[in-house]
Amino acid sequence: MATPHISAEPGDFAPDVLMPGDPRRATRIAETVLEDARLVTEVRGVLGYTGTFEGRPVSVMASGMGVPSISIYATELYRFYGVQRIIRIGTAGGMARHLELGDVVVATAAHTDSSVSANRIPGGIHYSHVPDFGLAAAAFAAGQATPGAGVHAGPVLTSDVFYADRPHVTQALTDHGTLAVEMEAAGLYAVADRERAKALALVSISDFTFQAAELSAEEREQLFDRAVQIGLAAFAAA
Ligand SMILES: O=P(O)(O)O[C@H]1O[C@H](CO)[C@@H](O)[C@H]1O
Ligand SMILES: O=c1cc[nH]c(=O)[nH]1
Repeated sequence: MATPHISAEPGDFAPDVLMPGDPRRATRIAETVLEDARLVTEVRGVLGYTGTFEGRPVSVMASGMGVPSISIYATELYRFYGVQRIIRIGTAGGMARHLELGDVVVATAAHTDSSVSANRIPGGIHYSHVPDFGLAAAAFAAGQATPGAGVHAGPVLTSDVFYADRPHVTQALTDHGTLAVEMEAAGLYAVADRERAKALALVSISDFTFQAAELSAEEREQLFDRAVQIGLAAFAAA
């Protein structure tokens, strides 16, 4: 029973799904972290695999970029494939000045300029996009127990605009404690609420909104691997 965007059969996905943005990262996780991973969907090149990690079934599937894209894939996974928990593993631009490159942010809330939740919930409501508390707490604890860069818990901005030129918006959000900017967490959290399912976004700081900074390709992979390990530990503990 394929959906419009996923070609897998019922039972092909594990209840727990790691969701990077980039399909190549999904392949890398499947090949280097999971055991016995097999490709279960590749519609539009958005690759999904299912294997095991330390004996537990786990799937990994890309989300693409932006709230509409992750909303489609998350809805279809929760609604039609029995998926119960999705952890987004992504990158984000650091907004708070105490963050360092490679730090991991457990997104305990996601503010957004996306119209998707406003379209879902009429009446001028400013919807609160929040993760599953158990997953967030487990990820934060796992991050603190994992050697390496810092782990922070706090709000992110999920923006529809990558090339934004609005320093006053960034400043106001930073003044109100926002840690980082990315493009999917709020969409994932709203879909999880609607589908009575669980979700979390774990983002690694790859650059900053307030200064130039570069990571080598190798450093990007290493920081990304750390977030993957934290996500897998959260699945096991929560
Ligand atoms: O690294 P990923 O997970 O793709 O996340 C970030 O990178 C993309 C923008 O370059 C957006 O999808 C943003 O959320
Ligand atoms: O969405 C994103 C991701 C990384 N860095 C940014 O500035 N924005």
